[in-house]
Amino acid sequence: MSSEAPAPSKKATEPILYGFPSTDDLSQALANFVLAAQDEALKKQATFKIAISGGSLPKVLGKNLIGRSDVPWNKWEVFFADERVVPLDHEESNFRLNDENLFTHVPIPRQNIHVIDTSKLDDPEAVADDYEKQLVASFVGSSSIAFPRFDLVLLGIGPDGHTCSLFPGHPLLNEMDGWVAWLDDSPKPPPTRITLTYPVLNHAHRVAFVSSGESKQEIMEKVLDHPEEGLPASRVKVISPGRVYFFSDEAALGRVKYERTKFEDSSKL
Ligand SMILES: O=C1O[C@H](COP(=O)(O)O)[C@@H](O)[C@H](O)[C@H]1O
Repeated sequence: MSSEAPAPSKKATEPILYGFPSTDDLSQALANFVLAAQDEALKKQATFKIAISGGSLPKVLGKNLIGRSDVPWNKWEVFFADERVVPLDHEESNFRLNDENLFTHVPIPRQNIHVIDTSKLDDPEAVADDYEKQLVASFVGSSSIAFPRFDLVLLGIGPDGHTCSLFPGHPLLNEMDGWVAWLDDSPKPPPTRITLTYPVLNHAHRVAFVSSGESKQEIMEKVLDHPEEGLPASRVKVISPGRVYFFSDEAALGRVKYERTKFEDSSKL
C-alpha cells in the first residue's frame, strides 16, 4: 500500500498522482481542477484554451461540469488532443463523444470548438494540415511561436499505454517538429487519425491524465512505476513550470506503488 503525501512534495518534474475512492470523487475533483485552470487562464487572457481526448474521458469530465452555473462557457476554446478521421456524427468520433457528454449540455459557442475538416476525410494529411492551421490561428499573435501553449490538456491512457493517438513503437513518437501529425495505421480502430505531437503536449501549462476502472490496473502500474519502459503516456514530460497530473480512481491504481498526493483545494494550482 502506498502513502499519500500532502501537496506538493514532488520534484517539479515528477508527475502528481491524485487517487480517489470512486470514479465520482475523481470526476468531482477533475471538474474543480479544470475550473481552477480556467480561472487562472482567464486572469491573463481572454479565452481558456483546452485540449480534450476521447475514449473514457468525456463521460468522467462531463458528469460534474454540466450544470455548474458559475462557468463562463463563452470563454472556452476547445481543441481535440486527437481525433479519428471519420464524420463528426460517427460513433468513433472523439468530437461526438464529447458532444454527447459535454458540449450539448453547456453553452460553449460552436465556433470555439475546433473540429476536423470533414470535407477532406480521404486525405488525412490535409485534415492534419487544416487542424494545425486552426491551432496557428488561435495561438499565434503578432510574434511567432515554436509551439502552442494550452492552458490544460486532458488525456486518456489506453491499455497498451497509448495516449492521444501516439501508440507504442509508432514512428510518430519521434515527431518533434510538427504540431499536428496524422497516421493511417493505428493499431486501435479506426486506423486513420490525427494527433497532437509530444512537443505540443510538453509545452502545455498542465497535462492531466484521467483513468478509471480495474481494467487500467496493469497499464497504470507500468506507466507510473516503470516510466523507464518508455510507454507513450510515460513520455509526456511537460516543460517546467508546467506539470503532469494523474487523476485516477483507486480501482485503476490497485497495483500502483507511486506516491499519491492528497487532492486539496484546486484553487492552489
Ligand atoms: O483511441 C483513443 O484512446 C485513448 C484512450 O482511451 P480510453 O477509452 O482507454 O480512455 C483516448 O484518450 C484517445 O482520445 C482515443 O482516440
